[in-house]
Amino acid sequence: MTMQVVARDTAGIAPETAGRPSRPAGRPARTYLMCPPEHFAVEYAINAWMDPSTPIDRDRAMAEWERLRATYVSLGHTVHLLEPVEHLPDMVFAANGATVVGGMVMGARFRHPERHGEAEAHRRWFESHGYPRFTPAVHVNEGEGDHVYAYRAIVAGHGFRTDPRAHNELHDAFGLPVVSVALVDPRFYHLDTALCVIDSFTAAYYPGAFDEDGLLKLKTLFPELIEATEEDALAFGLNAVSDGRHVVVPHDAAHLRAVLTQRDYDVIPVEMTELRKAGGGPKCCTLELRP
Ligand SMILES: CN(C)C(=N)NCCC[C@H](N)C(=O)O
Repeated sequence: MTMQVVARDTAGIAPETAGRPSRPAGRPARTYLMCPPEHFAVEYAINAWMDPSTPIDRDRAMAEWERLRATYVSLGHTVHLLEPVEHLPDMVFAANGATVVGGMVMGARFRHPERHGEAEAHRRWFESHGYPRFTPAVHVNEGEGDHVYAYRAIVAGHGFRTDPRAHNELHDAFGLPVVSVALVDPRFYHLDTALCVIDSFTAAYYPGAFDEDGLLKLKTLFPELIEATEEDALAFGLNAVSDGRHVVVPHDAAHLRAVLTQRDYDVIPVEMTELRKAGGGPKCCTLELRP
């Protein structure tokens, strides 16, 4: 079988800056899928943040998650809920369960056995909610954890979780250019801990998470790149959620919040103290269902 050649560089998707408005047109109303942290726990360690001996406060996790959900609703977004499954303590990180673009879904396949069951729960949800175009994954991919939608393309991370061979599947599923970038720092094991698309020509990123090749690709793809500090990145500041106008950002990412505010975005700080103990932030809890 011939391997499909995927757009692994940014040729042909260079930024279109000529004649752009001062702020790209917003597409504020979004639809998200979230899963309440009913069974949330840190029972195993599959990333550098997790330590099963650290106590977690599940009530606080639920309250923080609920505030995040209510924030989206107050901004006019729609939030659908995925039923949590017992013994899947990381299921609250709904963004890892699929990738959805143009009403089409690419399923996830998790690297670690502890999370394998989540892929099937997501598949069932899409099957029963009117998404007939579902592509099951062949190689490991952890959904939007490693697939960052960037309007003209999808930036796809590899190095810790997603198998780079899955990037071909991603291209086949959506017909969009896929820009592969390697992640090099285990603290930022998913792409959405190190790169956040703010609007159609702006992204924020933490340079230390990427190799030279990846940095070059990001600089080519985004007309405006905001550099986050290591402190921002460690506070999961890049695990933010933007609708192009409002940006929901972890409170502790003070520098990033200030830069975004200066650039006139409506910055909404959120606390995610408990979910951070499992290595997650607001974006991880939020799977975008792009129509
Ligand atoms: C922003 N991040 C990292 C995510 N997209 N997902 C969080 C997954 C956390 C889970 N304990 C794990 O290690 O898989």
